[in-house]
Amino acid sequence: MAPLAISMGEPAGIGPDIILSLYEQRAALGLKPFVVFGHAGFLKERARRLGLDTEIAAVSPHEAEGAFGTALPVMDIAGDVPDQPGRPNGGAAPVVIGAIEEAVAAVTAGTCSGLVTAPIHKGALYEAGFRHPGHTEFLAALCAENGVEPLPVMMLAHEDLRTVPLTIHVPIKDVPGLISVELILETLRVMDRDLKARFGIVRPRIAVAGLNPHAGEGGAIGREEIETIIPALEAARNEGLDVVGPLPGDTLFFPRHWRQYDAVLAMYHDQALIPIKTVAFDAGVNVTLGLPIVRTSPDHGTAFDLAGTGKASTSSFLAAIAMAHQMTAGTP
Ligand SMILES: NC(=O)c1ccc[n+]([C@@H]2O[C@H](COP(=O)([O-])OP(=O)(O)OC[C@H]3O[C@@H](n4cnc5c(N)ncnc54)[C@H](O)[C@@H]3O)[C@@H](O)[C@H]2O)c1
Ligand SMILES: N[C@H](C(=O)O)[C@H](O)COP(=O)(O)O
Repeated sequence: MAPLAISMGEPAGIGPDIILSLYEQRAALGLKPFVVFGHAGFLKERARRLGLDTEIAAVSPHEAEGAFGTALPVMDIAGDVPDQPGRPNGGAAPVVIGAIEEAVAAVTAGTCSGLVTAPIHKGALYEAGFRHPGHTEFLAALCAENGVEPLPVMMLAHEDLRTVPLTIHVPIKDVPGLISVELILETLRVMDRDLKARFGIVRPRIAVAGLNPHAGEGGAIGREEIETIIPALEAARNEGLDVVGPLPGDTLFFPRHWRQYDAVLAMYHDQALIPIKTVAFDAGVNVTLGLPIVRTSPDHGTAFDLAGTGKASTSSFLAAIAMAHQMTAGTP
């Protein structure tokens, strides 16, 4: 099977530390070969800072498996990447972005099986002219066919708890205006399709949260439920989807409640991500549904306070690798 591609992420953050640490533990963890898309010289510097004697091999994805036993395979992206933990430098942005682009191209071409992304620092990339809110939307743009982008759907997952934010990296004041019947319906279709195809759930049962307190209390505390969410759910049921809601967001996430569902569609970023990061910050995985490729990521960010110290937990990243393998099982 082709190796997983791992994009290096923000060099000032903990992504490179975790990749190096996992590589050094590859035998104990039983890790299958992967290839890092990033800057080979920088990774050597960071390894040295962490007290690791990691060999780095600049290779193509085809050569990764052969190299993996003795050296960390790196698909080298040319550029200027200083080793400055905790201090992002916009000059590294072309390498950070190029690593993601090249990794997606390798997965699309079949030389890599799937993509695991290390965290990026969105602020540093925006300053360098990056125009996408995050990986999720950038990956959709990279996967466009004939100019048409798929709808990318962010899902955070830990064991049986899976949550999807309908709206993602947008100001909270814009959320009500972005909620539409079409967006809810298309997001539910993507969830239903990928929970079946990528997670083996025969008939996904999806709960949908309301936007307002108490899901609007019959219209007394907001009308988005009545005017938009309920019509979208009716349309989804007419297509045969098993959807329930809108349910009040505050009581949806106690275990006896969410365990009745295979996934929850929430209306905005924090409504979906707080439950996962509260119960499973160390093991949650961010997975993008709706793409023709498999992409997972740890649920945490760049953690500048820990970069270069060797103290970052590797467990969420490891869970992201495991999920990417599960999702790509059976592909050549
Ligand atoms: N997939 C991604 O690219 C991704 C995901 C989330 C956040 N981010 C970005 O990361 C940056 C920082 O975001 P933030 O501060 O909100 O979240 P963060 O996850 O980086 O940090 C939040 C807290 O959790 C701790 N933490 C994070 N990862 C840890 C680990 N592996 N082990 C131990 N402790 C850990 C940090 O030290 C910090 O105290 C932002 O620019 C954000 O956009 C990127
Ligand atoms: N919203 C995600 C989180 O907080 O975990 C994160 O920012 C990642 O987003 P992308 O995968 O789109 O970069």
